[in-house]
Amino acid sequence: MEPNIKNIAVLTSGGDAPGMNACIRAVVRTGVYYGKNMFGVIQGYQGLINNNIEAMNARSVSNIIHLGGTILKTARCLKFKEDAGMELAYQNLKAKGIDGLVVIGGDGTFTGAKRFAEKYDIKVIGVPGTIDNDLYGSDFTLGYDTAINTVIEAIDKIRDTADSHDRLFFIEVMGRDSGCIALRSAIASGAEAVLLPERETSLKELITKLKEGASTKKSSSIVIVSEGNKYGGAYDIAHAVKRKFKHYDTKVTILGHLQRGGSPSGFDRILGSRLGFAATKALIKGETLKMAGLHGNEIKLTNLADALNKNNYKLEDDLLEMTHVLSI
Ligand SMILES: Nc1ncnc2c1ncn2[C@@H]1O[C@H](COP(=O)(O)OP(=O)(O)O)[C@@H](O)[C@H]1O
Ligand SMILES: O=P(O)(O)OC[C@H]1O[C@](O)(COP(=O)(O)O)[C@@H](O)[C@@H]1O
Ligand SMILES: [Mg+2]
Repeated sequence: MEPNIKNIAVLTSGGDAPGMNACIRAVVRTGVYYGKNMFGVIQGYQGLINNNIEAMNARSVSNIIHLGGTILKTARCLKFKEDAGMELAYQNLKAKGIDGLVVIGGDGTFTGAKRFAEKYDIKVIGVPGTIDNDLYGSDFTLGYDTAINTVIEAIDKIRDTADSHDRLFFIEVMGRDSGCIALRSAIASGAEAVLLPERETSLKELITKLKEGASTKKSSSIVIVSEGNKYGGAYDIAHAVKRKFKHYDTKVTILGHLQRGGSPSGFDRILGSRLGFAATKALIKGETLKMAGLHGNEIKLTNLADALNKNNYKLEDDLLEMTHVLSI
């Protein structure tokens, strides 16, 4: 290991995601193991600007691997988008001699990290932590697996009541511009249809699908609506369908922020630990402007620029086809 990086800070930014704590623990302990001074930034980029930066040691991260949320807190910080905010953040890091930063967050966090590391003499490595799974360079982002499991558990419960009453449910799930949670939870919960931001499914198509279901004696139906789809939220879709089919007993559930909470799955605890370990080792080696991600069962580095390129990322073709085939 090269001795050039001495002081490393870690922060969580954007929407919290289950597994962030496992990752913070891995970053801090890996840094300590290799003789580095470790710091935690409270409230993401806001904490950099406010100089809310605390020294951490191996005991600072005891008993957190199983906890959802983030012990470092997180924030959506508009000031960091401005040059003056970034400058303040840099001055605060410089004053503490911090020369390496691990940022755990999503696409917005990495957009900021890329600008920051290109402008200032700070090495930055990203860890993909977002339930949205909207980054290229990691098959799974941290928190995505737990969120899918949370959504599936909720939909299973709704299916019990939907079936008992012969009702049509529209269930809205998260994903700012990404249909990842919607697609996987649709497959795993046996939903009749799914509306995704990445794919044009016209309302006409949806109605035809529901009609077909009714004609083959489906008594209840579940439609998953990804929040970013172009026809609007679950209430809008339910309203449009109801206008065509007055006899349908339609109900709407917005799952909302419960999708972001909860104890991380085993998968996310292991992923968080692996990514935090790899990101810190990469930083110590002198890497910068990269993201640690999961490729198959290996952890690899991807340039932040590539991770952020939406054209690189795509939903799995077999899952998309299965939404039609397995829901007949
Ligand atoms: N263009 C940008 N320049 C600088 N910082 C940015 C930029 N875009 C986002 N950020 C920072 O990253 C934070 C997190 O981004 P956000 O999109 O809210 O969440 P996520 O990282 O989970 O996608 C923002 O609150 C802001 O501080
Ligand atoms: O919690 P907020 O600020 O209302 O944001 C909601 C958004 O955050 C998410 O839960 C997670 O997105 P990020 O990880 O990009 O922050 C999105 O699915 C959702 O659109
Ligand atoms: Mg995001």
